[in-house]
Amino acid sequence: MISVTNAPPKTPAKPVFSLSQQRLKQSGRVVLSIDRLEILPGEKVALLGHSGVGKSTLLDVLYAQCPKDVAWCPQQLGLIEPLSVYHNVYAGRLSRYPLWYNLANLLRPWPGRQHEVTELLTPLRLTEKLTSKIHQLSGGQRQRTALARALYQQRPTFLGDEPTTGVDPVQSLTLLAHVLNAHTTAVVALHDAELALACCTRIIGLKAGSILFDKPSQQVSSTDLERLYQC
Ligand SMILES: Nc1ncnc2c1ncn2[C@@H]1O[C@H](COP(=O)(O)OP(=O)(O)OP(=O)(O)O)[C@@H](O)[C@H]1O
Repeated sequence: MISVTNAPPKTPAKPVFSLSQQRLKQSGRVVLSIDRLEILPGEKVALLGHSGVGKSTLLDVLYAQCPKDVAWCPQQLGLIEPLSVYHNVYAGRLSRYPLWYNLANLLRPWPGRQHEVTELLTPLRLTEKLTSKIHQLSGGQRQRTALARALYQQRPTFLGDEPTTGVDPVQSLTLLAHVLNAHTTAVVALHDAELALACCTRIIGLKAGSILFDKPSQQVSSTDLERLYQC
């Protein structure tokens, strides 16, 4: 005889981000209208769509919902040009330490922190650039420095605006997978649909001011992508 125990009712996970009936604006103009959008813990979401459709605008709104939980990698990387890669990555944790500790680190890196940053830079293939200044880096190296700074924050959620721009296609795949694996939940704006399908669990296609489709990656068809990018 099979014994059946009543499983406790599953409580649905609380969304990490939630939007309802929102009109996202830039300079007073509605860029995106979103009836409902929820991002659940564990989801790795890609935002796809033409340039100017509103991907960055949406990421900004999501970031504003819980900035303290988010490792944020914006399109303008926000790196400090005269400082080294080490100091830029360390900047990801400035708020964790007192001012005196941060100032002392600026003059002479704390060995423990330097060790942590060096380890973090290894999979990003940036170790040899630890002491290089930002203005001495290539575009792809700058991008990877910004990703290292986000990773160093050790936050549960990652938001990235074209986080692998400037990185070659093979490295982009490894790099994005690495960043997504390091966070429980992630939303990334991408221009490379193939990369999105390879790395993300859910794809949101934005077109003409609204969501054209929102599906698990496995269900996204070539027709969906053609409709998305058709002018
Ligand atoms: N600061 C701003 N002031 C006024 N309009 C803006 C501003 N930032 C963006 N916009 C406009 O809002 C719309 C959406 O821009 P957004 O940057 O969100 O698009 P995107 O999909 O991220 O583009 P891309 O793929 O080129 O980065 C665009 O029409 C853009 O011109």
